[in-house]
Amino acid sequence: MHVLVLNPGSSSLKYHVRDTSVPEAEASVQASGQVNWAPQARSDPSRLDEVFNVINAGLAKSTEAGHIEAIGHRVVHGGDQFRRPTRVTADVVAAVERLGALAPLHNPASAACMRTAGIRWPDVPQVAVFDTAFHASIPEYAARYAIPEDVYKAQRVKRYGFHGISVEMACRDAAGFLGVPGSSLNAVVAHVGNGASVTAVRGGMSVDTSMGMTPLEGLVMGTRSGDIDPSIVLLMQREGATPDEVDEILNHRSGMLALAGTADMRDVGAAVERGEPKASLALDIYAYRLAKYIAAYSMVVRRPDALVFTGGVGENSVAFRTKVLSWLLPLGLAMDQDRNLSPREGIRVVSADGSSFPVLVVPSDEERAIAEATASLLEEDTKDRRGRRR
Ligand SMILES: Nc1ncnc2c1ncn2[C@@H]1O[C@H](COP(=O)(O)OP(=O)(O)O)[C@@H](O)[C@H]1O
Ligand SMILES: CC(=O)OP(=O)(O)O
Ligand SMILES: [Mg+2]
Repeated sequence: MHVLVLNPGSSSLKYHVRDTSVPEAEASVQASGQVNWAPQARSDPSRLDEVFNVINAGLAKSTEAGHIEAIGHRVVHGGDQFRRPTRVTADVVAAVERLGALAPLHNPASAACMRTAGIRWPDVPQVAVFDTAFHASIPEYAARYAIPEDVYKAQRVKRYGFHGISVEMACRDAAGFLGVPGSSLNAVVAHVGNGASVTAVRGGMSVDTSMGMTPLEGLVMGTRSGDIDPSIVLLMQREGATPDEVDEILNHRSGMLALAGTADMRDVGAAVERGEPKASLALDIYAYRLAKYIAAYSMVVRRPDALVFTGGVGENSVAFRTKVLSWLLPLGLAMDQDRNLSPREGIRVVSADGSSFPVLVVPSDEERAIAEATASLLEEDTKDRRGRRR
């Protein structure tokens, strides 16, 4: 099936056309591109229409790519309501929009994309695939915050977790690589890109993850603070900051941008090599936070089959992986520097043979996961309809 995948991020909209009948990830890409957008463009219909003109021009370059049979959307927040890929209807668009209160950088854009795509391609079925769905298996003792019941109930304030589309796919790829059945895989998966999170996977299912009610909790990220004492928010408010200003500070002006002066780990790495102490401290803080989570989650999953690095930083930054692993020596994890330095593409082992469990680098491919989930839901629907007619 030819699926147009729309992945609206905080700073860009990525689009792909994937042919799900082609099993090789790279060969399945028939068109791809990225449109950068300012915050106001994300849910403004006329601006979004311009973005879709750019996508259309990209699709027009090839006849295969121009022939779209389905549209798959990455939706960051599905709340408690959406635990599996879901056919897009007017009710689904409205629900995704309502959940925008919990994911203001992502959900309004997804809802707007669904509406615009429905106008552009009225006969093409659309499917929403949720980042939160893979984490629906997290037990209540890991998902709940110790806050009063009325606060919890007002907005279902609990840990949802994100990056599930990427983590689930990385688990499938890692299980295949290791020769372990997917349903028995135990792993700690670090998705480290601009946004970053780490997930404990036991028996192929998510049992804990570092992001919480929103994608702000947990690790230090490009521009997000990750875990902080909530009293810091109160302090900022007492100093006069409005909720929007606090949001701006913690989501957009914190993380590596605040610590190192840049959110791009390539620049941080270069500054560390030049011997800049600020960059070096920033990398230490970034790696140390992740190492603490990995150590804790290694206990949570009990016997990990692997530690998996994925996402732009996890896949590409040798200095980052080295720093993280240096904290994890007591777990018996050992890096092989030649393997770590190797620029080889695809899934690979970067740990030494004597490591207590292997450390893998697995390329993240959210678009492939979304295309496959979209095709399989629609194919199931078609089978069901045929079955009912018989
Ligand atoms: N060669 C590299 N070395 C270090 N970091 C890299 C490299 N290539 C990409 N990155 C980092 O990956 C980040 C983007 O990761 P990605 O997973 O694409 O993020 P997102 O999808 O969250 O925007 C960039 O901000 C950059 O810091
Ligand atoms: C959920 C999230 O943080 O996504 P991204 O890493 O794409 O910003
Ligand atoms: Mg991403």
